[in-house]
Amino acid sequence: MSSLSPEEFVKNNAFDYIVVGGGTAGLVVATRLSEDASVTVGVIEAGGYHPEEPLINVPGYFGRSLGNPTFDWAFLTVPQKHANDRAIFNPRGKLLGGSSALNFMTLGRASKEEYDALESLGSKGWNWVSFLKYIKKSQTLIPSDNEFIEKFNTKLVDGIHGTSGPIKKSHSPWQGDLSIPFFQTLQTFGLERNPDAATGLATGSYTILSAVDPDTARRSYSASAYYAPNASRPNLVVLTGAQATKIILEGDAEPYTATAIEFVSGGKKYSVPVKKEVILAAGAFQTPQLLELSGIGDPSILNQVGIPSKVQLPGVGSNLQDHIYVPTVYKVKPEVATLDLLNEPGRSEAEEVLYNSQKGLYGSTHFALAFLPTNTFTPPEDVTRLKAELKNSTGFDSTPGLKKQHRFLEQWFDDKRHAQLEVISYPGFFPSPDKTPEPNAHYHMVAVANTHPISRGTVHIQSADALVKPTVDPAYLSSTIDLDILVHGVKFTRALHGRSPLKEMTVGSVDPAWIGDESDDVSDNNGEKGMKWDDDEAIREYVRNELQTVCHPVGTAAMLPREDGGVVDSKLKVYGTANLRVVDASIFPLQIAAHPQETIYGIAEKFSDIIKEDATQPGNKED
Ligand SMILES: Cc1cc2nc3c(=O)[nH]c(=O)nc-3n(C[C@H](O)[C@H](O)[C@H](O)COP(=O)(O)OP(=O)(O)OC[C@H]3O[C@@H](n4cnc5c(N)ncnc54)[C@H](O)[C@@H]3O)c2cc1C
Repeated sequence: MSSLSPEEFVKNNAFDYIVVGGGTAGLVVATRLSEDASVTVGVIEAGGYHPEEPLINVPGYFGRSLGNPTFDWAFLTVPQKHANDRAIFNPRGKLLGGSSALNFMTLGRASKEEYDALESLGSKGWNWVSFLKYIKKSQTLIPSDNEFIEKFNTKLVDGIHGTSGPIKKSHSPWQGDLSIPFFQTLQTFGLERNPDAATGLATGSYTILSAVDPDTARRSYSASAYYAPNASRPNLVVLTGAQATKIILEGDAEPYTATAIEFVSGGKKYSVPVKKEVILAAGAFQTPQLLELSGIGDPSILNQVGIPSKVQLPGVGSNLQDHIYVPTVYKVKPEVATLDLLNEPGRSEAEEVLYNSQKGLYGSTHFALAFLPTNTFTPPEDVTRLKAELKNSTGFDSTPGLKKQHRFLEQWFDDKRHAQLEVISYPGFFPSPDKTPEPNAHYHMVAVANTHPISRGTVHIQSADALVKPTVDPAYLSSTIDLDILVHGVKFTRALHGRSPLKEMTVGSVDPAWIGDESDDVSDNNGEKGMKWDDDEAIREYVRNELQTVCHPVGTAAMLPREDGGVVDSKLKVYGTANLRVVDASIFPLQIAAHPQETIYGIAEKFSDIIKEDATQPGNKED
């Protein structure tokens, strides 16, 4: 059965498991648990189900659903003190599939050491080897043909990609003219090509793999890959358009038992009982919100809105880490093939037709990526200065867990195996509400993003009313180290366009509009209004004014020992409860230098096995 009315959902007797949030991780777990026909699984999802929606399915339409209330929660942060008080837009998927339906489809892995760090931080069994096993389980690689592999130097390593999992993984067939010169120019800065960044060494430049099924040229995501093929299972029951408001916890002391979920649908309140476990998968903003609404969190936060505290866990909603990017734009010669081609009369319509036979620009996502260690984009004296600042940075001594994270951040900061900057090459004028491309001009948008943010923020309830969004304060740039890394990144984009072969394709800089000295090869502003390449304060201001989120929030219900500020243990069970677990981006204690969805699929697959195994333990058998 696919979807049904709330009345039918609650009449279903009690489910064995209820998953709150049918998003990226939630649907993996619901699908895996319902493989056992003897257990019943209910899913409560606030958004709708849109299996045939082109805005979701067509890879080349990525970004078009953002801000649309049918698909997007559209969070806004509180004004960011260190970003000139700007409130930053933070999209989050509000539909079956969650953010995997809205995202830009990049699949990627972090370095081996970043996964092993989880085990060192206290979570036994969470390491590179287990991630490799479970990420593989989640995906099927559809290899490119030899011509593509040779042209883009992208021969993948056998044995490390999945061959029979639900999510389809492929290279985008259309790459434009900029990606190879981008890679070649990066090599002049000492950054090598990494033909396969999934081996545990994730630095270098590479042609991305996307969550796209090349046979259908459609997005492959949790709703299409996990749920849809199994939607007819009678023991998997999904309720859409229903927002969970509270988990009912019974007992007088820890461990409390989750016995039911309250939710709202169509303006009416409902309650549905659960027999075995409640699994929270509402994402990095709303999982902590639901925990707090249910009496789990920092008592001082709960008291402010009159919620009685049950389990004291100050880590709930803290430790928020996000990747941020700063866009830069360069004009390139009009003969360079970029997505600006779509502005030509009739081209977009022609591409729509091509797409119907799974071809052309709309069947592709369009990024080439590079992950840079500090030595490739920061002068040595600044690496030393920033590392010293990192050593003395405050806030990391506030909990033992943060102290332990700090050790890794320090260790990785000047390690050539670890990236501190991501450089994203987008062939074209990246859509933006307040900027317009010149007619017939072609562009190269290069975004620079930090990979290991030092800033830590929070997400907390501001009301006992579950329908009021939580307050999101990522405290972007509260660490000046994050700011300085991005300043070096912005400068790096200028240097990049001043070296061959990109130099020969570049006409000039647009954003920022550089003015420079006689060695400035990329300025088209000769002495006019613009930014001097060595005016660090002006570049800092540019970063504060332009930064956006890469949409990768993690860490707000961290898997760490309780005494270290953790919220869940290594079986993802919420401390102080008997049967409440969390599986989503919020459990990741330390941000990874990668786009997270591949890792989140791995977490959800591993967690499904943990739950299945726990269910076979004596005392947990079927009643
Ligand atoms: C615009 C955008 C672009 C991105 N690009 C990439 C990319 O290219 N590559 C990459 O790896 N990652 C990308 N990401 C990040 C990645 O998609 C997310 O990190 C990941 O999908 C999060 O998965 P999750 O399971 O934690 O949460 P989600 O997938 O967001 O799932 C949470 C679900 O819970 C539901 N929910 C929330 N509250 C409630 C409630 N109270 N009751 C019922 N349901 C509720 C939501 O509606 C949602 O369906 C991007 C994200 C965005 C938003």
